[in-house]
Amino acid sequence: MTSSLSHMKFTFIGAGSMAEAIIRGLITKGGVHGENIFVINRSNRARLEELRERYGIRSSVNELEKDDAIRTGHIVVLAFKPKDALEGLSKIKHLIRPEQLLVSVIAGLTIDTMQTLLDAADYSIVRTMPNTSSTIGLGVTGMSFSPNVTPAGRQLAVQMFESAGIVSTVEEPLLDTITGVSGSGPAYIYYMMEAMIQGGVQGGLEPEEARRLVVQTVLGAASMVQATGEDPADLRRKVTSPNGTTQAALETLDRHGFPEAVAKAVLRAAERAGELGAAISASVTSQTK
Ligand SMILES: NC(=O)C1=CN([C@@H]2O[C@H](COP(=O)(O)OP(=O)(O)OC[C@H]3O[C@@H](n4cnc5c(N)ncnc54)[C@H](O)[C@@H]3O)[C@@H](O)[C@H]2O)C=CC1
Ligand SMILES: O=C(O)[C@@H]1CCC=N1
Repeated sequence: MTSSLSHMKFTFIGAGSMAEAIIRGLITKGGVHGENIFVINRSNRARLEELRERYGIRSSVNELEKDDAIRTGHIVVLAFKPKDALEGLSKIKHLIRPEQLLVSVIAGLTIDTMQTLLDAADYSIVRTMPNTSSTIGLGVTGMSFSPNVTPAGRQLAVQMFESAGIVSTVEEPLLDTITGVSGSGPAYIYYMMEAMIQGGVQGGLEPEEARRLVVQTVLGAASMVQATGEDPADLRRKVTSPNGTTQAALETLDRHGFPEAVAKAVLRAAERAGELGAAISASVTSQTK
């Protein structure tokens, strides 16, 4: 499976945390050699140097070499922020070819808008929504394809992100929901962890000890759901003794609207992904008028 990935040349445009998470997966699990990964960043040479030292990737600040890497990469990964999409795609449209696989991790940016920005509908575009847990191989990536991505292209894209965790292939509109669930999701869990640590410290624990207990509690809870296959609701009930401590805690969470707040947060993130996409689409429309 990994042999085909290992024969590919990758060009990353944007050298942020998401690019690094994917690169690490490709190298540690995907069998890809750092020599086959070229990374471009708009600024910040130190960041490129850091990635080069860490993963043995290639990079350059020379414009001709960067253009050549975009032209010759089998898989070109768009890993910049939504606000940079208009400029970023306009700059590469004369360099890329329909045979290349274009993989975007940009939140909200639709396949349709990418095709408009590239002035062609025949590019093979993979729109993805990964998350930062890809850094340690425990990522979740939502994925959709433009109609002309070949079965081989689809397989490569799935392999690419499976080297960093699990992949869920969906119809494109659902990618915004996946953004709300798993793209932004790690932040909700970290927020919960921060609050649990704070509670422990308020109750007298040393911060380091509170952190250690919370990390293991979250790890254990997620692993229990995975290992037993039971519903989170059933596992929750097993912790909750009638009139016990957990019931008292959950009642407090309910009084503060916890379940509704979390579900609303997921949907608001999904809605925000749509807004980010719409803003790019609107700026494209106003530019082409
Ligand atoms: N951070 C996260 O948890 C996730 C982020 N994403 C998406 O990943 C994308 C990147 O996010 P991060 O890595 O967090 O951002 P980041 O800000 O850490 O990195 C983006 C990098 O791209 C560079 N850049 C911008 N325009 C460029 C251009 N035209 N050419 C070359 N380099 C350019 C910037 O200088 C910056 O170093 C975003 O679109 C975001 O929506 C997707 C899933 C999860
Ligand atoms: O906050 C964001 O916009 C990005 C997309 C999903 C996670 N981080």
